[in-house]
Amino acid sequence: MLLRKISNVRIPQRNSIRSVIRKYNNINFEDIPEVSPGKIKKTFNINGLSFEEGYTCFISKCIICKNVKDETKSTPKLYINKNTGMFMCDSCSHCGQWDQFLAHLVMLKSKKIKKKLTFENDFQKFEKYSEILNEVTNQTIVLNSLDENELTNILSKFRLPVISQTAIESLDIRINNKNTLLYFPLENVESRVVGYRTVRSNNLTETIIPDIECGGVLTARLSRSKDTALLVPTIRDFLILINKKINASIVCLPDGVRTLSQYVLPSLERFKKIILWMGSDSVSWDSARHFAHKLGEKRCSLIKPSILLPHIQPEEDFSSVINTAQPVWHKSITTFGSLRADVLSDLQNIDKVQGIKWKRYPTLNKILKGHRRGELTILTGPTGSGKTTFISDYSLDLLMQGVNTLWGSFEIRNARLAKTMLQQMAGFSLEDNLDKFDEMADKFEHLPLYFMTFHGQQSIKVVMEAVEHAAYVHDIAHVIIDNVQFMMGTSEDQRHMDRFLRQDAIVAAFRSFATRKNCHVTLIIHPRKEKDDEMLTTSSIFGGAKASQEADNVLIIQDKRLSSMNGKKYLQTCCRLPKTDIRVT
Ligand SMILES: Nc1ncnc2c1ncn2[C@@H]1O[C@H](COP(=O)(O)OP(=O)(O)OP(=O)(O)O)[C@@H](O)[C@H]1O
Repeated sequence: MLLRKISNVRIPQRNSIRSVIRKYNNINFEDIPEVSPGKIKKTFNINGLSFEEGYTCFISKCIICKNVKDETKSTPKLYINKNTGMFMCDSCSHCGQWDQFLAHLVMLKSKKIKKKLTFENDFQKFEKYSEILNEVTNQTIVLNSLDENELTNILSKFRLPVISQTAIESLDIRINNKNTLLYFPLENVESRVVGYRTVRSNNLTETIIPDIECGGVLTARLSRSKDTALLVPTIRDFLILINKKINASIVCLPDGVRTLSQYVLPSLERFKKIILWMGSDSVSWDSARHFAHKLGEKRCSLIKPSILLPHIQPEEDFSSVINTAQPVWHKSITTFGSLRADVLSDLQNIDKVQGIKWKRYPTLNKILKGHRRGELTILTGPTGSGKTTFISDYSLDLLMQGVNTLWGSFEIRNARLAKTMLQQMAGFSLEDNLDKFDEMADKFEHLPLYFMTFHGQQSIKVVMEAVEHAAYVHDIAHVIIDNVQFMMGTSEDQRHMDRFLRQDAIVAAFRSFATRKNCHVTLIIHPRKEKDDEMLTTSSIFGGAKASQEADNVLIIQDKRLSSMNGKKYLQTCCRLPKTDIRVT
């Protein structure tokens, strides 16, 4: 089973890319105005290679295509993500990490390479999906080869809005021979098909082929030239809008509100203004704001959640709806105007703004109301009391509702944790039903679940780098660290520092991350040794009072079975909400 891992590759932070560019150009970045719509983009130079700063990427001429035989006609562009340093060229389909790219640049300059650069060997080609795409192309019929009636029947079978023939032509939609799956092409910056968004006839579910790293978007060629893009999450919304006279390029994201892969960002680099219309529930509203942050807030506007998506409320006058879009970025964000949509959304979605409800822990919903982005939860309990087992089930419950999750399991191996979660998802003994393993494993594999590959002691700095990277690249909404003790460090210089003060510093670091990235963080912390007959309290966890204020929710597994006859094991919440004891299932 494929475990999506966040390899602990060194993630060059944006400043390291900027510091390299500054070094080669001795310019002060502060002089470069952030790229704002319509402004000429600043260009600078490294080793003779000129870069311009885009909204989400640094853009340069591709040094790899230059070395690849079949040079394309247009000057192929290399896009370097400003946050992760990942680079990609849509022309020669190479991609890789910033360190590799920089190493080649330096070698280019030093002329050490006598023979042609060996990019093909060093950089992976993200065309590894070409066989999947060829398979789709071979097994499907192009819709615009059918006559009007056949076309109308097919679209009605998929309960999709009827669209004009010209729109069909510009979309190159395909259908499989069994007439059960529609394929909408996802194109990259070079307008090459790099994937498909599919709609299934029986349940209208939409998925992407080959997978969430697909770097393409669905746009109608007939509106491609516009400077403004209107991003929508589903095919149905897209088809309704492309039929309307809207002064924007309609773009359907490859993976809806779930995630916005960094490979997609270059395809949206050309738009000076981006309007996001993601939907009305709190998950969609959170995603809209998260995506706007990723796309560059200065060019993004949001349509407020009170306006229902076109496929829910089709008869809207869309042009006036689009004019109501609120810019995300405000010079003085304290003005109520920029907060108005949030407040209204909270009032309208009061049940959702309380967060995502657990399906397996109804009592927890009563007390915590739900699981909310941007909060910090601490879980503690005696050794062997079931902290990992409980949080594994607690996080699985949220995962199955689409909460992108990153696990940092420093104590037990990822495979053992995955086995526990798979078992909890199955709900029956997999050992005794091995014939059902593949079915459950395939279902589990589609969950938005990522694992850090750290084990044993790790410095908080290295862990934080990986967490920040994952939050950006995989739009993580929930990070779990099991457990904090593994970041307490063993080096001499830390040993003298009081253990609890070190721990408080780690809690403070994750507190700041949770707020900045609007991501929920759950930290498992081992408590101070207490006498068996004593209850654990918040002072069993935190060194100072300040740290105990950092947490929004504190959960304690109290296990009194050993210290008293009718002792029980239960979960106690002692946080901003009143103290309450609930039974651990
Ligand atoms: N609710 C439960 N019902 C039955 N067994 C459980 C339950 N919770 C945990 N266990 C078992 O108890 C053992 C310890 O569980 P777990 O590792 O989750 O505890 P822990 O508190 O995380 O331990 P540690 O403090 O060492 O990290 C495991 O073998 C697990 O399968």
